[in-house]
Amino acid sequence: MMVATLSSQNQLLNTLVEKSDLLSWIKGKFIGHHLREISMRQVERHNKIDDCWIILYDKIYDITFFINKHPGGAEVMLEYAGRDATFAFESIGHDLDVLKKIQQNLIGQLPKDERIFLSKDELRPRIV
Ligand code: HEM
Repeated sequence: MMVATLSSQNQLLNTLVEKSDLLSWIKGKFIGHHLREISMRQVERHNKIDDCWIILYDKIYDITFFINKHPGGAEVMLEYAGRDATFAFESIGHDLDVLKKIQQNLIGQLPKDERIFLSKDELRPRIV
Protein backbone atom coordinates (compact mmCIF):
# COMPACT_ATOMS: atom_id res chain seq x y z
CA MET A 1 0.00 0.00 0.00
CA MET A 2 2.79 2.33 1.06
CA VAL A 3 4.73 1.47 -2.10
CA ALA A 4 1.70 2.10 -4.27
CA THR A 5 1.19 5.52 -2.69
CA LEU A 6 4.80 6.48 -3.17
CA SER A 7 4.78 5.31 -6.73
CA SER A 8 1.64 7.25 -7.59
CA GLN A 9 3.16 10.32 -5.97
CA ASN A 10 6.25 9.85 -8.11
CA GLN A 11 4.10 9.49 -11.19
CA LEU A 12 2.32 12.71 -10.38
CA LEU A 13 5.63 14.46 -9.80
CA ASN A 14 7.03 13.15 -13.08
CA THR A 15 3.96 14.34 -14.90
CA LEU A 16 4.29 17.79 -13.36
CA VAL A 17 7.99 17.99 -14.21
CA GLU A 18 7.35 16.85 -17.76
CA LYS A 19 4.55 19.35 -18.09
CA SER A 20 6.56 22.27 -16.74
CA ASP A 21 9.57 21.37 -18.90
CA LEU A 22 7.39 21.23 -21.95
CA LEU A 23 5.79 24.55 -21.09
CA SER A 24 9.16 26.18 -20.40
CA TRP A 25 10.31 24.95 -23.76
CA ILE A 26 7.17 26.15 -25.49
CA LYS A 27 7.51 29.49 -23.75
CA GLY A 28 11.04 29.95 -25.00
CA LYS A 29 13.22 28.91 -22.07
CA PHE A 30 15.01 26.33 -24.18
CA ILE A 31 16.22 26.73 -27.71
CA GLY A 32 15.17 24.05 -30.17
CA HIS A 33 18.55 23.48 -31.80
CA HIS A 34 16.98 21.18 -34.32
CA LEU A 35 14.25 23.63 -35.31
CA ARG A 36 14.34 25.35 -38.68
CA GLU A 37 14.87 29.12 -38.39
CA ILE A 38 12.23 31.24 -40.09
CA SER A 39 12.52 35.03 -40.12
CA MET A 40 9.64 37.47 -39.49
CA ARG A 41 9.84 38.56 -43.14
CA GLN A 42 9.20 34.98 -44.21
CA VAL A 43 6.38 34.55 -41.69
CA GLU A 44 4.70 37.75 -42.96
CA ARG A 45 4.03 36.17 -46.35
CA HIS A 46 1.82 33.48 -44.82
CA ASN A 47 -1.07 35.73 -43.90
CA LYS A 48 -4.03 34.25 -45.75
CA ILE A 49 -6.93 32.02 -44.85
CA ASP A 50 -5.48 29.16 -46.92
CA ASP A 51 -1.89 29.76 -45.79
CA CYS A 52 -1.60 31.06 -42.24
CA TRP A 53 1.43 31.09 -39.95
CA ILE A 54 1.49 32.68 -36.53
CA ILE A 55 4.26 33.41 -33.99
CA LEU A 56 3.81 32.40 -30.35
CA TYR A 57 6.75 32.68 -27.91
CA ASP A 58 9.27 33.00 -30.76
CA LYS A 59 8.02 29.79 -32.35
CA ILE A 60 6.18 29.55 -35.62
CA TYR A 61 3.04 27.51 -36.10
CA ASP A 62 1.16 26.70 -39.27
CA ILE A 63 -2.42 27.13 -38.09
CA THR A 64 -4.12 27.09 -41.50
CA PHE A 65 -6.15 23.99 -40.59
CA PHE A 66 -7.40 25.62 -37.38
CA ILE A 67 -8.63 29.06 -38.52
CA ASN A 68 -12.21 28.01 -39.11
CA LYS A 69 -12.24 25.80 -36.02
CA HIS A 70 -11.02 28.48 -33.57
CA PRO A 71 -13.55 28.87 -30.72
CA GLY A 72 -12.64 32.57 -30.58
CA GLY A 73 -13.51 33.01 -34.26
CA ALA A 74 -11.63 33.10 -37.58
CA GLU A 75 -11.41 36.90 -37.62
CA VAL A 76 -8.91 37.24 -34.77
CA MET A 77 -6.81 34.48 -36.23
CA LEU A 78 -6.62 36.35 -39.53
CA GLU A 79 -5.84 39.59 -37.70
CA TYR A 80 -2.68 37.89 -36.41
CA ALA A 81 -1.92 35.89 -39.54
CA GLY A 82 1.76 36.27 -40.42
CA ARG A 83 2.40 38.13 -37.17
CA ASP A 84 3.34 37.71 -33.53
CA ALA A 85 0.19 36.76 -31.60
CA THR A 86 1.87 36.02 -28.25
CA PHE A 87 0.46 38.89 -26.22
CA ALA A 88 -3.07 38.61 -27.63
CA PHE A 89 -2.93 34.88 -26.98
CA GLU A 90 -1.78 35.41 -23.38
CA SER A 91 -4.26 38.16 -22.65
CA ILE A 92 -7.21 35.91 -23.51
CA GLY A 93 -5.93 33.39 -20.94
CA HIS A 94 -5.97 30.40 -23.27
CA ASP A 95 -5.81 27.06 -21.54
CA LEU A 96 -2.19 25.79 -21.42
CA ASP A 97 -3.32 22.56 -23.04
CA VAL A 98 -4.02 24.59 -26.16
CA LEU A 99 -0.28 25.25 -26.44
CA LYS A 100 0.50 21.59 -25.99
CA LYS A 101 -1.96 20.59 -28.67
CA ILE A 102 -0.60 22.91 -31.34
CA GLN A 103 2.95 21.56 -30.95
CA GLN A 104 2.19 19.24 -33.84
CA ASN A 105 1.88 22.33 -36.02
CA LEU A 106 5.20 23.80 -34.94
CA ILE A 107 7.25 24.47 -38.07
CA GLY A 108 10.18 26.57 -36.82
CA GLN A 109 11.55 29.32 -34.62
CA LEU A 110 12.67 32.90 -35.13
CA PRO A 111 16.38 33.53 -35.68
CA LYS A 112 18.24 34.59 -32.51
CA ASP A 113 18.27 38.33 -33.28
CA GLU A 114 14.47 38.41 -33.72
CA ARG A 115 13.55 36.54 -30.55
CA ILE A 116 11.89 38.20 -27.56
CA PHE A 117 11.82 35.24 -25.18
CA LEU A 118 15.50 34.52 -24.95
CA SER A 119 17.05 31.76 -22.89
CA LYS A 120 19.50 32.52 -20.13
CA ASP A 121 22.58 31.85 -22.27
CA GLU A 122 21.68 34.66 -24.64
CA LEU A 123 22.38 38.35 -24.23
CA ARG A 124 19.12 40.11 -23.40
CA PRO A 125 17.10 39.12 -20.30
CA ARG A 126 13.97 37.05 -20.76
CA ILE A 127 10.73 38.89 -20.07
CA VAL A 128 8.72 35.89 -18.85
C1 HEM B 1 -2.39 29.46 -32.51
C2 HEM B 1 -3.15 30.33 -31.94
C3 HEM B 1 -4.44 30.03 -31.20
C4 HEM B 1 -5.00 28.85 -30.83
C5 HEM B 1 -4.48 27.43 -31.09
C6 HEM B 1 -6.23 29.15 -30.13
C7 HEM B 1 -7.09 28.21 -29.58
C8 HEM B 1 -8.21 28.50 -28.83
C9 HEM B 1 -9.02 27.53 -28.13
C10 HEM B 1 -8.80 26.02 -28.12
C11 HEM B 1 -9.99 28.22 -27.48
C12 HEM B 1 -11.09 27.63 -26.54
C13 HEM B 1 -10.82 28.02 -25.10
C14 HEM B 1 -9.57 27.39 -24.51
O1 HEM B 1 -9.41 26.17 -24.63
O2 HEM B 1 -8.73 28.12 -23.93
C15 HEM B 1 -9.83 29.62 -27.80
C16 HEM B 1 -10.63 30.64 -27.34
C17 HEM B 1 -10.47 31.96 -27.66
N1 HEM B 1 -9.46 32.52 -28.40
FE1 HEM B 1 -7.93 31.50 -29.25
N2 HEM B 1 -6.40 30.50 -30.08
C18 HEM B 1 -5.31 31.08 -30.72
C19 HEM B 1 -5.06 32.41 -30.91
C20 HEM B 1 -5.89 33.42 -30.54
C21 HEM B 1 -5.62 34.82 -30.74
C22 HEM B 1 -4.38 35.39 -31.42
C23 HEM B 1 -6.65 35.50 -30.25
C24 HEM B 1 -6.74 36.99 -30.29
C25 HEM B 1 -7.19 37.73 -29.40
C26 HEM B 1 -7.62 34.53 -29.70
C27 HEM B 1 -8.84 34.79 -29.11
C28 HEM B 1 -9.67 33.87 -28.49
C29 HEM B 1 -10.89 34.20 -27.80
C30 HEM B 1 -11.51 35.60 -27.66
C31 HEM B 1 -11.38 33.01 -27.25
C32 HEM B 1 -12.62 32.85 -26.37
C33 HEM B 1 -13.80 32.43 -27.11
C34 HEM B 1 -15.01 32.31 -26.18
O3 HEM B 1 -14.85 31.78 -25.07
O4 HEM B 1 -16.06 32.75 -26.59
N3 HEM B 1 -7.10 33.28 -29.90
N4 HEM B 1 -8.73 29.77 -28.60
